[in-house]
Amino acid sequence: MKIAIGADHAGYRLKDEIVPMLREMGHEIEDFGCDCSQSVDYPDYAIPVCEAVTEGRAERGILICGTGIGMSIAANKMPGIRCALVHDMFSAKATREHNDTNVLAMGERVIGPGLAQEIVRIWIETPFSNGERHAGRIGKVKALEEKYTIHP
Ligand SMILES: O=C(CO)[C@H](O)[C@H](O)[C@H](O)COP(=O)(O)O
Repeated sequence: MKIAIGADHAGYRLKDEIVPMLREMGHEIEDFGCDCSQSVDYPDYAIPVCEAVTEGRAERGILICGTGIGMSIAANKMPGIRCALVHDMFSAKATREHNDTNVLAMGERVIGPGLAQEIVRIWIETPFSNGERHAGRIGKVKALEEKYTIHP
């Protein structure tokens, strides 16, 4: 699977734990940075990762900041993105099965690398359940997005 990943200064250490694991799993990773503790702004990293997903250059995106909150807010502003902020394994599975999320957000200041790696593994490997009720609800979210998107 092609996966785009990005982090701010509060998330790059966790990103650097996740990228090798994903490569070992056989995934193709595009790493959009950042790569050091110099202060940066999370939207600047959420945008290229989400564009890679919406433009079809990546199937999934992973975003990490201090809490995961800023990244998830920014990602969910982008049409076509369904981003889940996840810090537990149950939600990692449920959000793939029920929400068909295409972007995962996590907070390096919230969880450790062991749990984060398990969350990523589950989130990557769990398919959408394709149930009629879930598809209908996602359809309503898409309609909402369409209604409030300004087309130039
Ligand atoms: O957006 C966030 C908070 O919801 C992210 O966790 C950022 O990484 C965080 O705000 C960065 O904080 P800092 O004090 O600038 O390091």
